[in-house]
Amino acid sequence: MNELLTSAQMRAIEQAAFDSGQATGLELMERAGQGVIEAMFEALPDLAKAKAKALILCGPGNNGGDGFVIARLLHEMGWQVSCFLYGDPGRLQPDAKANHDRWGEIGAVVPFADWHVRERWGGAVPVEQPPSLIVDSLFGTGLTRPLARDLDEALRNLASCLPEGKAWRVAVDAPSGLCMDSGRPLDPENDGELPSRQDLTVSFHRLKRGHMLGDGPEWCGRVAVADIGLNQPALRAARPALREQLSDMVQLAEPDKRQLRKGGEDYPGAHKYDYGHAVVLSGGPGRTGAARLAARAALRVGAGLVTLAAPAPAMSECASQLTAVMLTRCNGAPDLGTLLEDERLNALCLGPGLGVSAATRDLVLTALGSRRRCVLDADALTAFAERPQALFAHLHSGVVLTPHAGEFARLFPDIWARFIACPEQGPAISKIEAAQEAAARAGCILLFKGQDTVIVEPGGRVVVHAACYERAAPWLATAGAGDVLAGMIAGLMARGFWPVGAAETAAWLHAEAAISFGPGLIAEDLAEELPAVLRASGV
Ligand SMILES: NC(=O)C1=CN([C@@H]2O[C@H](COP(=O)(O)OP(=O)(O)OC[C@H]3O[C@@H](n4cnc5c(N)ncnc54)[C@H](OP(=O)(O)O)[C@@H]3O)[C@@H](O)[C@H]2O)[C@@H](O)CC1
Ligand SMILES: [K+]
Repeated sequence: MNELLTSAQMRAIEQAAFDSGQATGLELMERAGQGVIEAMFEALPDLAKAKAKALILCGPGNNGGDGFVIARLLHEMGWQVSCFLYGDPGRLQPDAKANHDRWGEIGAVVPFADWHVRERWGGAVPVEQPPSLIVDSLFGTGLTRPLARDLDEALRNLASCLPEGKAWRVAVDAPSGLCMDSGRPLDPENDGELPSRQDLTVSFHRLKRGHMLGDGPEWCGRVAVADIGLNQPALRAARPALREQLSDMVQLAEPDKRQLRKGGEDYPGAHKYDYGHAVVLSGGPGRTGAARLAARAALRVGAGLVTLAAPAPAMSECASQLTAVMLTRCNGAPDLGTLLEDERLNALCLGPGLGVSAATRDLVLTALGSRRRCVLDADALTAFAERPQALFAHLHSGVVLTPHAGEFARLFPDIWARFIACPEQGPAISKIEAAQEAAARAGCILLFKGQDTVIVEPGGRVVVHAACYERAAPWLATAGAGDVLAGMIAGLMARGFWPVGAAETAAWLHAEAAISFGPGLIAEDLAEELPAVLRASGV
């Protein structure tokens, strides 16, 4: 259940279910409607107390069909229900049409031309009793373009007549206007500001990428997944074509708890060198803090030994602040080369506080030449902004780049420009495609940071760590948090994690530490919170 689907993958699964006789469209639509009802009363318990009037906004596709099912089921529960249709009832697909007609036996369907939103709910004394629930079943996975101007205007009018807090808002599969593959609003006219935020969005079968990426979480409010009875493993096993379509399935990040453990069957009687020796390169005097944060995190995450390699003028500053982390002198690339003659030094971290300079470039190229597993972060990336190709030519599969948005833009300006251009049609390019293209160009693992962190192995695994919903970690937006993440990745690689696994586990632990610590968090706290997080995770 940790998968994030594209709209096309969801359609392929549904089609396979129809073709194999696992379910009919009508059955799925009924379960979808039922699933929304169950999910919303569970997630929004106050809704049951507000039992009164619901407004169901139905669209021209099957998302609208789900809306008609929800209308009927709410009516059966005693709700007063109004159904509005954006679209021509004569052009509805058979399943949506069947549910439209079933609802028609119960109540009216108000066509879009007769919505007159302001007249109904906007006056000082509304003509109609305002609803306590608004269900958005206009568009779901079939959205391909921005909402038409007249519909967009009607929805904005509705949002101003019934602002947040006046009525519960529940979206079926997606807030209409949001691209489900990217989490980006298809809304160039309004700079990506959709007409309204939802209190809850109910997805079917699995989450879609757009629920977790980009602005998706902001517009979805909360998410729930309704089981509509699709047996994906059985469908996948029986249908090679589906297997092919699902082969690039994106997963939500999970920590590798087995490998995080020390001792036990996997490492009986282990020595500290069995857990590797990470080296973190430090900047000069007054600029050592970032590297010290990274080094401490590498040690806390379980590297057997961690050495901070600092230039001579910064040695006393570092020595006065380090205990378990060791210290060695490194005045530049030749010193690093000498240091790396010791084969036991098996993972490196370069970038935090290193400075944007030719000396940094030389250190990076020496590190890459040693073929050690290596994290390149911050200044180690920015130092190559003028000539990214000079970096890419030396990268290898043991390297993890950890750019934030600004660093990504400097290294991959063309990909960045395409990524941020306001999308006018769907599916819009997502952070996943942007990261995949960048990783393929760079030839190494890329961890593209953000609230929606995307980790990509060229031609391989794609993992998303989304710090949203119940895993929101707003206190992670603090100076030095990125340095800690880089150190954690280096520490895990020293322990023997594959680079992509190290990035995935570190991204999860990093957010978990922030969630566990809570308000007031600063970067120093992250490493100190790791023992509690590891213990709570059963490590
Ligand atoms: N398949 C199943 O069995 C199940 C599906 N389920 C449900 O179905 C949903 C997917 O249904 P869907 O494929 O019909 O797409 P949907 O999102 O309703 O809308 C597409 C329609 O809108 C149109 N259109 C697109 N953009 C537009 C715009 N901006 N402005 C105006 N029109 C626009 C587009 O037609 P077009 O004009 O592009 O030809 C098309 O007619 C899914 O999210 C889930 O809720 C569940 O019941 C489980 C079982
Ligand atoms: K919707």
